[in-house]
Amino acid sequence: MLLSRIRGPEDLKTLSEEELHELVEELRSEIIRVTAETGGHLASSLGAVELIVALHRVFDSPRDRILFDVGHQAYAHKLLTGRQDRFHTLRQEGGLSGFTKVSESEHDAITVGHASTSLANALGMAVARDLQGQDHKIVAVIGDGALTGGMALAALNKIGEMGKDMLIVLNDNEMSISPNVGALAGYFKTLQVQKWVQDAEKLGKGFLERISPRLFELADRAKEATKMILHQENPFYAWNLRYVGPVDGHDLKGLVYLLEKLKDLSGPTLLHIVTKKGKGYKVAEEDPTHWHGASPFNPDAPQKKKGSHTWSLAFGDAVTELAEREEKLVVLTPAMREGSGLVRYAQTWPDRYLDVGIAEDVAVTTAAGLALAGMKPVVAIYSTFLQRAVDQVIHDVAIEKLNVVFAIDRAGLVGADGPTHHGVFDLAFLRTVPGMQIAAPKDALELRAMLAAALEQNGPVALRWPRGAVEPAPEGAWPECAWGRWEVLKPGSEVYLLAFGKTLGYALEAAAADPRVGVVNARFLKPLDRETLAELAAGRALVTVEDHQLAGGFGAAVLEALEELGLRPEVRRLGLPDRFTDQGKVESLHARAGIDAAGIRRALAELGVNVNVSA
Ligand SMILES: CC(=O)c1sc(CCOP(=O)(O)OP(=O)(O)O)c(C)[n+]1Cc1cnc(C)nc1N
Ligand SMILES: [Mg+2]
Repeated sequence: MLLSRIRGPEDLKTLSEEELHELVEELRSEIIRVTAETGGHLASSLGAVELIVALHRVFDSPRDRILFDVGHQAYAHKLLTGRQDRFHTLRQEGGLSGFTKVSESEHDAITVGHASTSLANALGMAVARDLQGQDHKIVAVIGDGALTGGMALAALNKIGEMGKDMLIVLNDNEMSISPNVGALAGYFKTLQVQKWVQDAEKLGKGFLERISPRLFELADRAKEATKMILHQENPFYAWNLRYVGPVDGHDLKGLVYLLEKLKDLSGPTLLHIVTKKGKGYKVAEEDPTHWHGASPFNPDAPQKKKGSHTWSLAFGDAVTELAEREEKLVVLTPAMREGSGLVRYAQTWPDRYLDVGIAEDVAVTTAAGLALAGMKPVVAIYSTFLQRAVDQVIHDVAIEKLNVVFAIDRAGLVGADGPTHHGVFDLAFLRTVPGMQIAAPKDALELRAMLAAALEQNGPVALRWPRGAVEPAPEGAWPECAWGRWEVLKPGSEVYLLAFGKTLGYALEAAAADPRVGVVNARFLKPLDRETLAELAAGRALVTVEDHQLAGGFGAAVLEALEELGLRPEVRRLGLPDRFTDQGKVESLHARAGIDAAGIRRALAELGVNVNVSA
């Protein structure tokens, strides 16, 4: 195996062209083999193999810095930079991250998972390089989806103005997770039409190159000038970038040739490559959306597994039905149609569905605009990605008390995607916002009740639910919701477990049938049900349980309310400690954090209540 001889990028420099092609095939096989076991971002990584081989052939990582936006397409990069022997631990607890991570390798220039950060990072590194009188190269690889993020476009604007030496590789596969959206995506397609121009150019280049490099240089400049005229509308020129492309992102020889030519040019250059997401694996090429984030599969007979019913689908079913009777309802997503369970809704109500691209800030403020104009917007968004739009929630929605509903998915620990994707900060930043109401349904039925009621509230509402399976609610079921009220599921004589969201299951399991331990579905964090809290606190201890950072979370809200009520029961707060939680199986991460049934029983024991497990 040629790949086993590659201990680092320097080993690529001596390979023949034929060996490089052989290496590409071996990398693809290894990515498929391991992702079949661990799951992961298969299609994206398959599409970037030739690019990554060419980059490590031409540039000198780690001296030269190669940044990968999102970092989910970088499996070949990991395999070429000394991590083959650990690659099988991808996304496992204690294993390699599914994204690039600075602490994992000197070859990983940035720690990522959220999109659109590579260009600003590259700008910072270029400014630092020049201030320190260094001369290494900086390359940022960004996908067409990530380029729909405002951060990326704003960084391009500054990069163009400063004119720093760097190479930006736009990996254009016309896909985000679902097909990419936006005017730029449409424009890129027109650029690709001029394939014949590319082929003619290639012929011309080869001819001139052989006659005189100087002549080639002059011709290249002349061509650039011509393109400036022909492509006046090319936004990259407006951003003062040298634009090269679009070229075939799977033509390894062409990529190496081009990168050699571009690496020493001064100023910022954008190389636009066109790739096939899922390249080299038929099922992934045919359905890159499904194979974007693949669950473990049989590599010899890859099947699209019918997944269990999830919270995302429960929300999708509910909002699709609700739109029938709520004509003003509009659902927005920042590029997460499948992840947020919106495929059925998008197909049923296309005129009241907006995928704004990877632009959470735009999603929230567009929702504000919709609300100001009399519509009922629902922003379907992962907890972790809502972090991108905190100011928009405050400034554009909450100050005017707009009734925008935030349907927050992936709330809590999410598992293999790790710290960049855990949704464990939203309660802390949402509950400080005046007028924001926050609730967590215990099941799909309660989700429906809360969703319908949320659209009738005066002001913004955040509903949050975890990643994972949930029993479906019957079609057409729209139960009432006792808005703002907790639900005592089991009385207790000595202590009450106040569980918020996902942890309710653990609380019921921990309490078992022990009459001393009560269980409350504390489904509303804001407004907190102070009346019920005061009743429960009388003469009993309290244990709060949440799948969120302890700092600023549900338990903190309960402590604050007790203080304001002048009550001082004994309280234990269970939640995530003040550190980032690594990747791993969610159940295992919950156990490590002590928010599972065993952890709750340990807290009860500290309070002198040793639950009889057989009870
Ligand atoms: C991994 C993850 O969470 C991905 S990968 C991805 C598509 C990226 O498309 P791009 O064209 O940049 O790359 P491609 O897959 O090679 O086509 C999205 C939307 N997400 C979710 C997402 C949403 N929002 C933000 C801010 N960051 C991320 N990572
Ligand atoms: Mg893409």
